[in-house]
Amino acid sequence: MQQPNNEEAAQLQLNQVAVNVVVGQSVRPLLQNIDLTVQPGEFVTVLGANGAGKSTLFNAITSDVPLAGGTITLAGHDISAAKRERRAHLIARVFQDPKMGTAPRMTVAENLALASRRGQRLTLASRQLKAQFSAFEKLAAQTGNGLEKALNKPTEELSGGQRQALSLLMATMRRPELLLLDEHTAALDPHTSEAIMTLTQQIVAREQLTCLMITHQLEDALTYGSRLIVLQAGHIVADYSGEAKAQLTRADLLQYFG
Ligand SMILES: Nc1ncnc2c1ncn2[C@@H]1O[C@H](COP(=O)(O)OP(=O)(O)OP(=O)(O)O)[C@@H](O)[C@H]1O
Repeated sequence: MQQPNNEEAAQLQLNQVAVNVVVGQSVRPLLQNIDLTVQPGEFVTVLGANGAGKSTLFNAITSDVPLAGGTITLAGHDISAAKRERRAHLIARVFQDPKMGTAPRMTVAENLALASRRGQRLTLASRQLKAQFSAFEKLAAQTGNGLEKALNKPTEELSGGQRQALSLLMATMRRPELLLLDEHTAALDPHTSEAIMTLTQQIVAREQLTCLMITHQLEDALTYGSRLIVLQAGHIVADYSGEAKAQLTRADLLQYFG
């Protein structure tokens, strides 16, 4: 029987990806020889000390920094040389800062309406907004933090937790080929952070999303996701999945933060 081709089935494939930065007269490598194959529906937590290259890895995938070498394929498309807008169509990213994901002066409903039309002509006809309102109420109710009662509020009036929940809903309401979570709970208190992680887990599982999540919370890295990778000085130095990830402990992970 023919074996399935791992690379063909992959949702995300990084092949020998390199990113450099020019500092004065010298070229400094930020990412080196990154090979990473992520299958559809895999939820990968990304760990590493400050400056290890985690955000640069995300920036390389989203085309926010140019590649010095290598290729990136997403859902069968070679996106190595794709324009940023093209990648934005395929990839959703939630940042650490709750202010980054939403338009502050626009209401929650208006933000959701725009996200529902990502990649299409952006219009905000009040007729359309009304038609979507009850769907937005239902969507927002799943956050468990009262967002559904704030649909007519500008997002700048929301709490950090509500705003981050909204960012997550907006990032996923049109199913992305890849969801990037960039320390998306780091600015929240422990209770709110846990609630956002529970919501994240529910959405990723329900929509069977392929997801990479940067975190500094070892507990979250152990609890969530089906796979865990560790970056050190621009290299992937560890990759655990299945039983190996299930067996990991805090102490195992701490060794990477010497
Ligand atoms: N535009 C740039 N110019 C110079 N150095 C940069 C640039 N962008 C990133 N770096 C450096 O590259 C290294 C990796 O940065 P990166 O932000 O990817 O790390 P990180 O693992 O996400 O760190 P943190 O956990 O602190 O967010 C760091 O040493 C950083 O200072």
